Amino acid sequence: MAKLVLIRHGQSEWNALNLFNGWVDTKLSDKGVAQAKEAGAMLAKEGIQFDQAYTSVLTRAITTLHYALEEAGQMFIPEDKTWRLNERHYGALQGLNKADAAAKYGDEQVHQWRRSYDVLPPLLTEQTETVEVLGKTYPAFDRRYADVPEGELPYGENLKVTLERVLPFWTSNIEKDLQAGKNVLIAAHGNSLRALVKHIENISDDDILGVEIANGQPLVYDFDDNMNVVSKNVLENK
Ligand SMILES: O=C(O)[C@@H](CO)OP(=O)(O)O
Repeated sequence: MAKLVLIRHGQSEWNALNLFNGWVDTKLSDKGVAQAKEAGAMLAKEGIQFDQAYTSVLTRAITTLHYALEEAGQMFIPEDKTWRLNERHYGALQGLNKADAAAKYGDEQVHQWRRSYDVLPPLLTEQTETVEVLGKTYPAFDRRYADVPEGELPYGENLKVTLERVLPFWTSNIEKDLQAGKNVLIAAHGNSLRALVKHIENISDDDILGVEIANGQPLVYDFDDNMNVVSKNVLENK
């Protein structure tokens, strides 16, 4: 039996500002740091001993992993970072305010962009190394993506495409670790985790619309030796 814990990063600066974040590399807000530490404290209380950690190549997820592991006293475990666990790329919506977008395009359209399985957001026309939003410069397509195969860097993704690029990493690393009886911790993002949860729980394309993952709230799965989920537990701060 092995455990898989999924944590969405704590609140980011752009979550706090209600901006579409996607692959733009933003940091945790002060609240986000507190949420990441709380997540680690909850894991410590559960007494889970991790063997392996995975995260994306985005600062908000990496920082969340580190705060959580520090709080849980397990900073020593191996960790790997992959672009495959990145947030869904929000295309040309990145940096826009979600309420402004709803006022302009309508609530239903924005809901489809945010939560549907297969509706693509408006796509980027070019992939720049940095982006400027509200007078600040943020890293975007920089050298961290140098080893991504030609043609695989997205201009904008729906959940379906996100799942398609998360799955190879699930199969090559996460599933293998769990099958070997290792306890795995993943710190990632709202939509890359929705994609994983859809796969793990076999959720339909329609039902995934209603699935939300809160910042910093650990989801704990127990798997049997045949990789069936035997329990799922959302940890709460009591
Ligand atoms: O902005 C984003 O990248 C994501 C997660 O923060 O937003 P949403 O919840 O709208 O998919």
